[in-house]
Amino acid sequence: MTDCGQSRKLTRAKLVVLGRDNCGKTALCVRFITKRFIGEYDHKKEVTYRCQKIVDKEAIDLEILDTANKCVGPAASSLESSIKWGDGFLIMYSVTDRSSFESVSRLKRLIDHVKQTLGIPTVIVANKCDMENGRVVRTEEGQALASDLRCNFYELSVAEGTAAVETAFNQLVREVRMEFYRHLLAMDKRSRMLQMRHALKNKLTRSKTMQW
Ligand SMILES: Nc1nc2c(ncn2[C@@H]2O[C@H](COP(=O)(O)OP(=O)(O)OP(=O)(O)O)[C@@H](O)[C@H]2O)c(=O)[nH]1
Repeated sequence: MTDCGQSRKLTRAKLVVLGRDNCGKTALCVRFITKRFIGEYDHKKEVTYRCQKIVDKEAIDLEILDTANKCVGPAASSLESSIKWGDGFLIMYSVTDRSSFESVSRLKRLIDHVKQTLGIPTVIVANKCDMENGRVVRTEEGQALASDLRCNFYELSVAEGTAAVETAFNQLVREVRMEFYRHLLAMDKRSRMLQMRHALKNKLTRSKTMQW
C-alpha cells in the first residue's frame, strides 16, 4: 500500500488501467487528467501519468499506469509486475467489442492471483456507449458481471464527457483509501496484540522470579 505520510492519511496512490487494445484506455486517462478527448493516440506504449486530484475534499497525488494490452505471451509477466505495482485497478472494455468484455474476468482473476487476496480495489468501466449502433454488449451483461466480481460498474462514453470518467476514478480512489484504512487498523491491532503479549510475558517472568 502506498504512502501515508505522518498524518496517517493516504497522500499518494497508484492506479492501473487495464483492458483489451482499442477499448479506450488512453482516451480515458487523458480525459481524466486534461478533461479533453483526443481522437488518436500512440498505441503499444505503456505510459504513467501523474496528477493531483481532490477527491471528497482531500488532495491525493495519483500515478496512473495506462497499460499496453499484453494479456498473453511473454509480455504477460510485465502485466503481472504492473499489477504488483498498483494499489487500485480500473478494468475497461468497449461495448462494441465482445472480446474486450470477455477479457474482464480474466484480468480480475489475474489481479486476485497476483495480489493473493480478495477485495482489491477494482472498478469496471464499459466504454463507447455513444456507439449504440455498434453495441454488442448489453448494459445488463456488464452489470451482472461486475456484480459477480463484486466491483462497482460504470457505463460511459469517454468521447462524450468528463463527469462519468471522474465518477469512476473518484470511486476507485475512495476504495483505495478504504483499503488503506483497513490496512492501518489491522496494523494497529497487531501492534496492540504484540504489546499485550510482551507485557504479559514480562509479568510472568517477574512473578516466576519472585517465586524463586
Ligand atoms: N466513439 C468512441 N470512440 C472512442 C471512445 N473512447 C475511445 N475511442 C476511440 O477508440 C480508439 C481507441 O482508443 P485508445 O484510447 O487508443 O484505446 P486503448 O485502449 O488505449 O488502445 P491500445 O493503446 O491499443 O491499448 C481511438 O480511436 C479513440 O478515439 C468513446 O467513448 N467513443
